Amino acid sequence: MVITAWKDWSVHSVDGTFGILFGHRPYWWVQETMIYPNQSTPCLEQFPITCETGPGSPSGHAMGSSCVWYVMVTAALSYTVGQTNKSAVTLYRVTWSFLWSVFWIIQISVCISRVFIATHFPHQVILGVIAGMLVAEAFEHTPAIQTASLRTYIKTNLFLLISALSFYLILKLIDIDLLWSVPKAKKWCANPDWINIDTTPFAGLVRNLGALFGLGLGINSEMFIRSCKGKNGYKISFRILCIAASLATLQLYDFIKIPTHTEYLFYTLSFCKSAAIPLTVVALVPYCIHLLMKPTEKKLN
Ligand SMILES: O=P(O)(O)OC[C@H]1O[C@@H](O)[C@H](O)[C@@H](O)[C@@H]1O
Repeated sequence: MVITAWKDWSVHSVDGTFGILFGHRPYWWVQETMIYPNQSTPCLEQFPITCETGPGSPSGHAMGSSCVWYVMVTAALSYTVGQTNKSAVTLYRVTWSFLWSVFWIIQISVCISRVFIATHFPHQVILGVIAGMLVAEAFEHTPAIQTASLRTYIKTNLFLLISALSFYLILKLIDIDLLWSVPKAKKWCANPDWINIDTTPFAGLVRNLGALFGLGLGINSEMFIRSCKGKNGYKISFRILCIAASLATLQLYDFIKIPTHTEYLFYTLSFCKSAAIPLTVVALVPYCIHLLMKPTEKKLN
């Protein structure tokens, strides 16, 4: 049904469904467009995760998924590259095909699910995947992220916050509301309980600022320097333990539910939670593993 609505959109609409920050979502677009005469509006089923409140183009989920998986796949492949003997070349080809197949299966699944629940038109998820890969590619070639000082991280955070707020206010002055999509979502969502403050553009901004700040704090912390930058940082066993412990610890964050009744409290706690996640993965977990490995090393000596 979304595909049918999409075809109708592509034939009739020039109203910005495509535009970044202004893309409509199918679940409200079908209700508001004038192209369906007398009760012929397609009936799009909604689900608890349909009622996203931000603009639909490009898809944030598709972008996040392709970005993260792109980084993981290219990082894994870089381990096998550079060897020239025949069996290493064959191993590289097999690994390459396997990892990229997994990558595309995951991206296609994400895209189909976003379209199926009527949050996106197909072109919006395709744009999301492409945008995510471009972001990953750009940041992979920016090694300064791993070495920047906390001061640089804080400055970047302030710059992003001020520029986003200024952009919002300037557009507001000329009568363009960047939060135009929130009332539409509230109006057309089948169940008011499915509207989540988590999905608003400001919530996304606060989460990203928190994550950036937490990362800056993490890589500039004594805990990170002593664990990851020390001797242990090069050991495979240390890395595997860090990955396993981080994955386990991150599950605990899912249990922390942020109260949504007061907006300022929600944004503040959301910032803290987002900062705590990279801080845990980059500094706290490696440092604990480092401390645990120390006594074992002493015994062996
Ligand atoms: O555009 P989509 O796929 O519906 O995803 C929206 C989500 O995109 C994420 O990137 C944002 O962090 C979330 O706040 C937002 O809810």
